[in-house]
Amino acid sequence: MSVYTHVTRTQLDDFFSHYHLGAVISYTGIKEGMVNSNYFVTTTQGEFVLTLFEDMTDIDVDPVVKLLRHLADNQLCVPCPQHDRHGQPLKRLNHKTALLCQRLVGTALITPTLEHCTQIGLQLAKLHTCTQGYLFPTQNPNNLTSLKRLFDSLVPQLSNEDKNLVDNELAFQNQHNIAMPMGLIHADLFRDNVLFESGQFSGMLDFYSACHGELLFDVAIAVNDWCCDDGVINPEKIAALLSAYQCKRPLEVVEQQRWSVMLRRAALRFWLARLAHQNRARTGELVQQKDPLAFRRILVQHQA
Ligand SMILES: Nc1ncnc2c1ncn2[C@@H]1O[C@H](COP(=O)(O)OP(=O)(O)OP(=O)(O)O)[C@@H](O)[C@H]1O
Ligand SMILES: N[C@@H](CCO)C(=O)O
Repeated sequence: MSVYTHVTRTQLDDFFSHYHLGAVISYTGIKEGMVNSNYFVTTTQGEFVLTLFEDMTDIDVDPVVKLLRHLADNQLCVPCPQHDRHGQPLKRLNHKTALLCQRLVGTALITPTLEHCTQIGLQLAKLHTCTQGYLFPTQNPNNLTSLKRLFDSLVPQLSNEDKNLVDNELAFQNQHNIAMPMGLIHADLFRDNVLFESGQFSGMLDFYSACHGELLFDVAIAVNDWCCDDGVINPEKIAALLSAYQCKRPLEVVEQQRWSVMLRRAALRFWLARLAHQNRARTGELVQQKDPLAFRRILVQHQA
C-alpha cells in the first residue's frame, strides 16, 4: 500500500464509534503497496488494518469480503473483515469505500529462502483447492487482448527495442493461447502480500486483484516474485515452490506444457502494469513505485 488519502484522528474516532471494536489508541499509515491507502490502527480491543479503496467501489469490494469469509472458513490465514454495529462490512470514509480487517501477525519477507518458497507453493495450492467450484464474479482482466491494449497505450514511451520485444512476446503468447484449468486466483501473490512469523507462513493479504482465471497464471505470478534473487531466476526455488504446490494440486499435462509460456505472460503483465502505474502516479503522503524493468529482465530470462 501507499497512503494517498489522509485520515484525521477525529475522523478515525468517529469511524470506530460505529463498531464494537474499542476506542482508537493510535494509528499509522502503511507505506507498502501501491494501490490503496492503508493504516494500522490499535484500539483498546485489538489491532486492525483500515483500507481506503482508491479506485474500487462497494460493488467491487463486496465479492472480496465474501471471498475472505469463505477462505477463513476453510482455515486459510487471511484477514477477517470486521462488521459495524449494523453488521455491515463496508463503510464510507473520506469519500472512499472503507474496510476494516483484523491485523494478522508477521512481516513480509525481503529475501525468501527455499523453505519459504515451499510454504508459498503449499498455501497457493490450498487457495486453489479450497475454492474449486467457488463462483467469483470477476474474470481475469489481464487476458491477451487487454495486455495488447495496455501495450498500445504505452507504445509512445517505449524504445524500438522494447516495442519489438513486446510485439514478439504478444505474438508468441497468441500462438500458445489454449484452454487451461481455471478457478479463483489471487493474481498478485508477491512477497509484500504474504506474512511470515518465526519462519512460518502467517497470512495471505490483498485479495483485491482476485479473479476467475488460469490457475497456472497464479503460480507463475508467485514464482516470478518469490523465486528470483535480485532479479535473477533461481531454479532451485522454482522447483521447491512447484513441488510443494503439486503435493496438493498436481499440474495437468496441458499446464506442464505451457509452464514457460505462463512465466513469460506473468512477467509481461507486470512489466506493462508497472509502466502504466508510473504514468498514473498519484500524489500522497507515502507513495511506493516499483521498478518496471525488473520484469523486463525476468521476461528476457524466461525467453532465453
Ligand atoms: N490484515 C493485515 N495484517 C497485517 N498487515 C497487513 C494487513 N493488511 C495489510 N497489511 C500490510 O499492509 C501492506 C500493504 O497491504 P496491501 O498489499 O493490501 O496494499 P495494496 O495497496 O492493495 O497493495 P498492492 O500494491 O500489493 O496491491 C502489506 O504489505 C502488509 O504489510
Ligand atoms: N504486486 C504488484 C503491484 C500490485 O498489483 C507489483 O509488484 O507490481
